[in-house]
Amino acid sequence: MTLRFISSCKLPTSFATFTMHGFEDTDTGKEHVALTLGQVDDGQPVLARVHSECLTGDALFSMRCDCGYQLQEALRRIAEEGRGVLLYLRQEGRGIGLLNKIKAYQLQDSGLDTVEANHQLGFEADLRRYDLCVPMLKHLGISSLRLMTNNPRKVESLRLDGVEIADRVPLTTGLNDFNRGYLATKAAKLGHRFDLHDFTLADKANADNARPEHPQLPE
Ligand SMILES: Nc1nc2c(ncn2[C@@H]2O[C@H](COP(=O)(O)OP(=O)(O)OP(=O)(O)O)[C@@H](O)[C@H]2O)c(=O)[nH]1
Ligand SMILES: [Zn+2]
Repeated sequence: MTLRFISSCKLPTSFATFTMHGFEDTDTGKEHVALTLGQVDDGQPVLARVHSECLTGDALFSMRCDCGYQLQEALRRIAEEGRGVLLYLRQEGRGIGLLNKIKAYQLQDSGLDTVEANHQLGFEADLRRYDLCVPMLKHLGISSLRLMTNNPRKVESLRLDGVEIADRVPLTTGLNDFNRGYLATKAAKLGHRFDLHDFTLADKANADNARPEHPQLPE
């Protein structure tokens, strides 16, 4: 994997005006971005989110998962602290890609859980890798993270890649009627560390409005 820094710009958002840094993985052609806020290269641990692309949750308001809620909450916390980093990695669908994720969702519509659906399609449960964070962080001058995640395997994987994780900060937000089963499967089968009771709820009005259109989704 060879990661090449391309350019930086300002990115005003409703949370804060971040600096966006663009990178290209020259092996795969994938384009990855980092958002930074404040001074992150001072050697002190940086509040961080390593977020894997979820087009449906991050951009299309899907309630099937917690990704969009986590993305917003992470940016909100970074803005509140005035300092932090988001690494946005283009490994959609835990690495199987968007179209395969749609196939996996179809299998989940007919009763399989998120792990079984991946297996049925011939994929492992999680194909993601985090080694590309190393050159991104190095470029940004970040040496240690306070990582917002519920996924201990993400922490271990980054540590094995040589990233210092000073702390793991839970990020339990966005529980709703459509992602309850998915979140339970993540805890049971993918090792995510949380209790559903820890979660803040997604917008209840939206959940109620959306419900009649998707009666088959898990309770
Ligand atoms: N294959 C597959 N991918 C999914 C599904 N639902 C969400 N994803 C992808 O899962 C990735 C997010 O992973 P999660 O397991 O939700 O979270 P995580 O990053 O491991 O852990 P956190 O840091 O706690 O959020 C994104 O790439 C999503 O596109 C699904 O049902 N099937
Ligand atoms: Zn998602």
